[in-house]
Amino acid sequence: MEDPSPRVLLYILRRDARLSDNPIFHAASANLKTNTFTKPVYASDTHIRNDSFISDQDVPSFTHLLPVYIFPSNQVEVSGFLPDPTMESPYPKAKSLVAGFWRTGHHRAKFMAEGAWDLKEKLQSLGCGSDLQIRVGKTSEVVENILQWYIDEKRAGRSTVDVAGIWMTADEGQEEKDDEADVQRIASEREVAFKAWADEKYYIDNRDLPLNDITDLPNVFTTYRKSLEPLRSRPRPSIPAPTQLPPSPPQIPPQQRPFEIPTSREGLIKALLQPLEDDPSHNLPHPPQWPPETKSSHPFPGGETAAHERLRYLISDGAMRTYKETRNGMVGVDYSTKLSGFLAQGHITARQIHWAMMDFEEGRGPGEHIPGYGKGENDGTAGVRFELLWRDYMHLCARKFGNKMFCLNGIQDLSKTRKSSDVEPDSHHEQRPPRKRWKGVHHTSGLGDTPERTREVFGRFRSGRTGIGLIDAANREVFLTGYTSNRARQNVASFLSNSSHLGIDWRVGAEWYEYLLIDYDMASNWGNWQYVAGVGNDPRQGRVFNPVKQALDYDPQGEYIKAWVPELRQLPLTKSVALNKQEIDEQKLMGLYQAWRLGDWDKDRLGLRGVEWVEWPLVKIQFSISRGRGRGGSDGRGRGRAWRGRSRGNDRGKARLAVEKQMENSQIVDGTGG
Ligand SMILES: Cc1cc2nc3c(=O)[nH]c(=O)nc-3n(C[C@H](O)[C@H](O)[C@H](O)COP(=O)(O)OP(=O)(O)OC[C@H]3O[C@@H](n4cnc5c(N)ncnc54)[C@H](O)[C@@H]3O)c2cc1C
Repeated sequence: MEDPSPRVLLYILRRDARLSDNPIFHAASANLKTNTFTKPVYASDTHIRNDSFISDQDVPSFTHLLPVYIFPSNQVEVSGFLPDPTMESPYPKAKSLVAGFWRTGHHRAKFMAEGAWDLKEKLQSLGCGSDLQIRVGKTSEVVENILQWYIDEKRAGRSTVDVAGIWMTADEGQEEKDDEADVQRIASEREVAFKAWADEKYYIDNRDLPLNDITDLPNVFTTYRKSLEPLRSRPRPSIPAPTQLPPSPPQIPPQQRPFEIPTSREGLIKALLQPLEDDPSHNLPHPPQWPPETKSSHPFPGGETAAHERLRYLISDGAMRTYKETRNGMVGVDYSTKLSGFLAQGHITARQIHWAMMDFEEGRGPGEHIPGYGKGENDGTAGVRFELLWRDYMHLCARKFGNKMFCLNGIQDLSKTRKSSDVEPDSHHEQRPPRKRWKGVHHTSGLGDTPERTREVFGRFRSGRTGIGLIDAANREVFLTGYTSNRARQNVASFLSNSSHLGIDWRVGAEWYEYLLIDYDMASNWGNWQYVAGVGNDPRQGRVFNPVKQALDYDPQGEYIKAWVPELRQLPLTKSVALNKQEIDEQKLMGLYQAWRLGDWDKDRLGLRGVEWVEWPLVKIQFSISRGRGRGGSDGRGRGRAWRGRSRGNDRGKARLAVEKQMENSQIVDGTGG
């Protein structure tokens, strides 16, 4: 009997670039094995779920699988894929709406490329003829081109291939949802089956949410969390990686012209980075430079393989167990998991992290030499679960509040109706607090600011030259590595947006982070920026981080600031108080936290006399430590010290940029995620 014509299932990949715990690959593999689909079976004593959980009516009959990973041209600049640099891209530049930054910078572009390539190699290594195709362009156009190419080839008698169906994983972002709707329309016009699968990379599966409707989501995280405790019992089993998949079709449509897809991982990275290299300094007169001997806290390549290596290491080296004590750290690789980038790109799922921790807790797998092995949940693993739920919650908020809250369309909607610097606050609460105003990079906010001056200040902020040590270290670190700790992010976001400090439109900060972060994730980034800027669903509106007090609590030896602000490295922070007895010199420490407080002798010695960020900081925070009043940091590290603080702007000695308010009256707090 003659072989039937090839029937292709097209799988469009976006933020689900992994083979394991991937329902779509799993279903494609199950189809290959049995040609039938079974209802879910959950074995209570195992985390391996061997089911497809879809009904056979959902599954078109197919003989081949064509997985296609797309770099979407609205989010990732794709002009580097043009064969000739003099050619024009048919797409607008992938730049942000408010400040015009590239939307995906080199740190994340590389990480994404590594992730896609890792999956490509994984598929090839199955040895069943499977492979990943990489494409660039507008998602719906890529899909349309593939469908049309098969139709044209068949009409011309060069192929017998039919496309039987299109599957993709749904996403929360408005742009992604628009793409899904477009792909669905294109599929239906050609009578091709379409299915958007639920995204399963979260801690708690959509099907298990304690909500009848997303509008029932509590506006306060703690309320949501309490409704789900104990968190450890919540995740569904993960799905094993398939060992066999249907092969790629005999003919594969090429990348639509004018673009060309490189044939190596290095070529792919080069094409993604090339357009970004036109202006690596971002018009900054003093872009951050890599400090000698400082190492990145996030040295990991992208991809499922690296994600699972990192997870195994965290368990077997004990870092997962000590997470609760170290999570507020800022220096080194292991104070926190560094799994966020992998999670954001779908290289790993939250429930895979949960099950790896569960194995440790129940005495299976790696980590047998680590205290707590086989002894149930510990503070560290509970802490990680807590944070993974924050991530879920940010996504659910994005779903609940949609355009109004996070997405770029939301910004567009808002900017149509009012000035970009004048954003509606707190759309969550029925009783609205007074409108907030921010200094804009294009318009004056009416607070006596000018956009030119705001841009200049924002430039110094981005360069790590504000004069506030913690903020400068964090901004240099994120610029150079694409990563900075949660503690640093909270301080930076508060410093930029809060009227007690720079008071600049928080959205330009969120866009700058979108550009830089390896782990950028729409809901987590925009949600956290809003939260810190006081326009999200934080029940304690108006919290302000005092970056000097925060440095005292979380960088008490100045290790972090010295790592990223090398100009201050030679500042001695200890003094002799008795024979062979040294103690921290608090005056010098204050000079490290704000270099304007250094004495002339130190400034001269460090070569900092006349340096802008030392002599003319953007903000001066009046802050002193006195002993014995017992008002320490939240983790007890500052115990025994009391602080008094007030910050004052210093616009080269003229207009004040910020801070009329006594910092003592502000809430200095831990912020999101704990
Ligand atoms: C202004 C600002 C912007 C941020 N932007 C992003 C972003 O674009 N992408 C992103 O993943 N996180 C973002 N975060 C949250 C948090 O800072 C990072 O998730 C965390 O620093 C990543 O490092 P880690 O993986 O070592 O985290 P860990 O401390 O090890 O936490 C484990 C995981 O929990 C999740 N998580 C932890 N804290 C949060 C949080 N506050 N919100 C949401 N998820 C959390 C992450 O997935 C993380 O990988 C932002 C926070 C702030 C204050």
